[in-house]
Amino acid sequence: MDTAPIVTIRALNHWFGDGAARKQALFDINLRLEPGSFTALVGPSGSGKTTLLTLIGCLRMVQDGSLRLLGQELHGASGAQLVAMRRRLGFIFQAHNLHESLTAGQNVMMGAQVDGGVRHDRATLAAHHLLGLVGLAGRVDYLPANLSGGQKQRVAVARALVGNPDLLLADEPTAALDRNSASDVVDLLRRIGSARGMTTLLVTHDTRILDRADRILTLEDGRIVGEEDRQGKG
Ligand SMILES: Nc1ncnc2c1ncn2[C@@H]1O[C@H](COP(=O)(O)OP(=O)(O)OP(=O)(O)O)[C@@H](O)[C@H]1O
Repeated sequence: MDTAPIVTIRALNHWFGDGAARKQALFDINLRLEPGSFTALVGPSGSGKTTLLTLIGCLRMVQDGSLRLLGQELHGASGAQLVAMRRRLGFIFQAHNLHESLTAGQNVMMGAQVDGGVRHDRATLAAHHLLGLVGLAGRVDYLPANLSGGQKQRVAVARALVGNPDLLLADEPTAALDRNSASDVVDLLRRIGSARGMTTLLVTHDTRILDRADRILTLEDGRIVGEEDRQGKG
């Protein structure tokens, strides 16, 4: 098994705005994510969590410092290279972002096709398999409007995982869920993630996720101010 870090960040800084409005959002971030690890990123509102997640997710250009993702340096990477790298990642956001006019199965297939460019029949099989894993085998043909909040978020989990990502990035994936649905989603992420050797980085305030994380990183005012290794405690 390849044991090279999935993400290695050195002396990363990031700014928003220009001229007098220019404001630094991240300061001297240094970080490694090892293969298969499950890391939670916490911190107050405005501390830079989403900025860091979107830089790692190739959704922003790296301005200063080094960010190596899956062996490739993102500082100086072209737009096309960032798009190619994004195909190797899975994303889950607080709002599930499902297409309302597509069924659960079709929504998950979007993940397979967009992320892997796989053939239609294989994408269908993969979508059905994933929906089974998240406990929605009987809901493949349902539209999102006919699913509960927890079920919709489980469809979003299936969609993020169907492309077999090397790295899963999630921004408050359980924030909109009730207690039971949130626990289900966390269990799923841990179980499927560890079965596949996937690396996971989540922004969260949810103690149910923090209890299960291998590692908790705390950001404050754009700096990493805390790092708790919880391996073996979860
Ligand atoms: N597109 C943007 N333009 C200008 N400033 C931004 C932009 N995005 C974020 N910022 C600023 O960068 C800082 C970090 O924001 P970020 O969204 O990363 O924080 P966060 O920790 O994710 O917050 P929250 O928990 O509220 O989502 C904040 O001061 C924010 O105002």
